[in-house]
Amino acid sequence: MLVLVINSGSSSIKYQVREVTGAPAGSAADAAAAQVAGVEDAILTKGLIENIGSSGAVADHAEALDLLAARLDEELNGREIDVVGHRVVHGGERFSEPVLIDNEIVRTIERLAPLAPLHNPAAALGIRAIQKKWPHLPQVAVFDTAFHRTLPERAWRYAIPDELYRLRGIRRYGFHGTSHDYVTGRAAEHLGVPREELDGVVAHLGNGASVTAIKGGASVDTSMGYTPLAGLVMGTRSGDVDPSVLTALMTGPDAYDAEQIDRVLNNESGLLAIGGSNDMRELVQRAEGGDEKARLALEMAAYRLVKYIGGYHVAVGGARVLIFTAGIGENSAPFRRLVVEGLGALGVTLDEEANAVRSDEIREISGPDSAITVLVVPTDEERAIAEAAVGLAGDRG
Ligand SMILES: Nc1ncnc2c1ncn2[C@@H]1O[C@H](COP(=O)(O)OP(=O)(O)O)[C@@H](O)[C@H]1O
Ligand SMILES: CC(=O)OP(=O)(O)O
Ligand SMILES: [Mg+2]
Repeated sequence: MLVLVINSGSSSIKYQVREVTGAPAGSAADAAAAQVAGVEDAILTKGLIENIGSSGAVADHAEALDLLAARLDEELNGREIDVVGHRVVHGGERFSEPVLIDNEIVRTIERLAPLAPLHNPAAALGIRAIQKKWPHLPQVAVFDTAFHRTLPERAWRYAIPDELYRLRGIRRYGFHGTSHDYVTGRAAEHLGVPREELDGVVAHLGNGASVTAIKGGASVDTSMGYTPLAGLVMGTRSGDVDPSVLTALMTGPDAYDAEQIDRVLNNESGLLAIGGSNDMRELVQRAEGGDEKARLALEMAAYRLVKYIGGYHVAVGGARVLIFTAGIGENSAPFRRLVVEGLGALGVTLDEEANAVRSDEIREISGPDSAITVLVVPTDEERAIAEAAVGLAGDRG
């Protein structure tokens, strides 16, 4: 089957067309397991459409879809798409599995937009644009939040009045679940242990970054919360701050409004605010050249992550594996070294040579004496989405 995988951002659409043969089951976890069961999956084409929106070169998501259709006509030599799989960031409490999209599902995704203002509206626009253009094509939504539906209540609750949860849905949801799920499956395979017996910690370090505690192969805690702003120091997001900082900003002279606060914390903070760049390569280069701001930004990001890893090590009753993934986790040996150096108290050691190797393969970077195995596992959210889409579209008959 040919699957079009779409990851809609507010001003861009990342896409891939993948050919999936074999019969993966529906969930992303099953998709990871399906690799062992001989599901073939190849990328036929991929690309990016940028500058979508009122001020950009492409007017809106409908026009972006026209552009995409024209490219696919050229790139697929007349072969037709069978199913579309979408990455949807926020699925609220409702979705613990990928779903086949109908009108009611799109409305639910739209209703959740205030909880993921950078992500959900774009996904809904993409889905609607495809419904209009190719009304017969089945579409599947795969949610970033779904994998974290196994969080115990002590982890997903905030210690605030109950009605804020009941009436307004204010709780921890967690994100990047498709990636945390996928690399957990790959790590279990690599280590030769049943997934249900794997306890560990996954650090997904991309533009957005989150860390997840894995117990018995399932998510039991995660650093992002109500929205993808919480937790680690990210490219442009602050991660955890004392909420009183917001009330301080909202009051007194030069008070900020909600939109300004949102912009400061989501777009103008993190590595960018401290180090003057959100590009890990540039920061490392500048820190090595003696730039104090860049050095501090790296130290802060690594320190925050190390504290989470220590906490989650305890939360899972002793992690046997630590997994690095996504843009920074897969590619930045200097940042991984900084993190592992901070984990000395846990008896984690690094194999410097293995850490320096550049590769697209899963690999072990811990020293032979390390108390916890450290792996670099390339993530592939698109693959997990494609296989979930085929699973569901196949079920539909
Ligand atoms: N070769 C590399 N070395 C170090 N960092 C890298 C490298 N390639 C990408 N990155 C970093 O990865 C991050 C982007 O990660 P990615 O997973 O692609 O993010 P997203 O999917 O959220 O856009 C950026 O901070 C970028 O600097
Ligand atoms: C949920 C989230 O933060 O996604 P991204 O890292 O793609 O921004
Ligand atoms: Mg990403």
